[in-house]
Amino acid sequence: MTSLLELDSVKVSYRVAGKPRLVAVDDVSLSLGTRQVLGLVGESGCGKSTLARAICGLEGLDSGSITFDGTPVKRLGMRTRDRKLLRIQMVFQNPYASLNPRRTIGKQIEDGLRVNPDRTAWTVPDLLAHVELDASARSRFPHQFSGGQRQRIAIARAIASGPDLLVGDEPIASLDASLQARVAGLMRNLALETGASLLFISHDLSVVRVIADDVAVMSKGKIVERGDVNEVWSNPQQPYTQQLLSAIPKVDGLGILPG
Ligand SMILES: Nc1ncnc2c1ncn2[C@@H]1O[C@H](COP(=O)(O)OP(=O)(O)OP(=O)(O)O)[C@@H](O)[C@H]1O
Repeated sequence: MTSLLELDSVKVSYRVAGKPRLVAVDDVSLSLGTRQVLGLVGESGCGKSTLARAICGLEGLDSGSITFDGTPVKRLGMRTRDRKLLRIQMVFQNPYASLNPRRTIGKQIEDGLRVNPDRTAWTVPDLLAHVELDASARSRFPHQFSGGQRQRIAIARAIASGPDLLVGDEPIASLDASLQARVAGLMRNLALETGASLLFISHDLSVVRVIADDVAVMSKGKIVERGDVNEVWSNPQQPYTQQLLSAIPKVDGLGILPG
């Protein structure tokens, strides 16, 4: 499989006043193929968001390298407009972080379509239909939608620009349990349908199991296990993964039983 994203010994740390630097991502090596869905799981604070931000050029690296489609990912400065990075789109936990509250949904999706290298690819109504919204949504503003609808709009906005990699940083964490699997599945389907790969970050292995091909388990800044999601689910090798699995309720919001 051709590798779209390659992380080699990536380290990211933060300055904390009066203390040694906090190492959030510690020597992470990871690869993601084209049209592959990789789930990244781990408990709160283990470094998932930092890693996602580094992949998108929003955090500088202390050491190591990140290569996207053969080109090193550089940190985005305030004025940098690296068109290559438009090929990586991020969907955040809070959809307001990816949507402009003052622009209509239609205008925001058009902004994305304008930079899509394949201009014939989509129309606004097409994209809205793909995220199960009526075409009339285009003339409305983000605050006029529910949380789940807003997150679907954020996904449509991200897909509009034709990314090769979609990164979801806990994109379903703020949604009702009943909506989580649906929105996660929609993200997988749209990414694959448009030829993109998906890095789906969640603290919930039971959701990741439903939509990912592979899973990487992160603990204290390091990837402790990586493999086919069903294999990791049924036969976890590392004590930390076993612990994550045993913490999943017998019947969770998705009605899934481990094992
Ligand atoms: N800007 C920052 N300055 C200092 N420390 C930070 C900063 N951002 C994150 N951290 C710290 O880095 C570590 C990793 O945080 P990160 O947000 O990457 O974890 P996470 O796994 O995404 O957590 P969550 O699931 O709660 O979002 C944490 O200890 C966090 O407190």
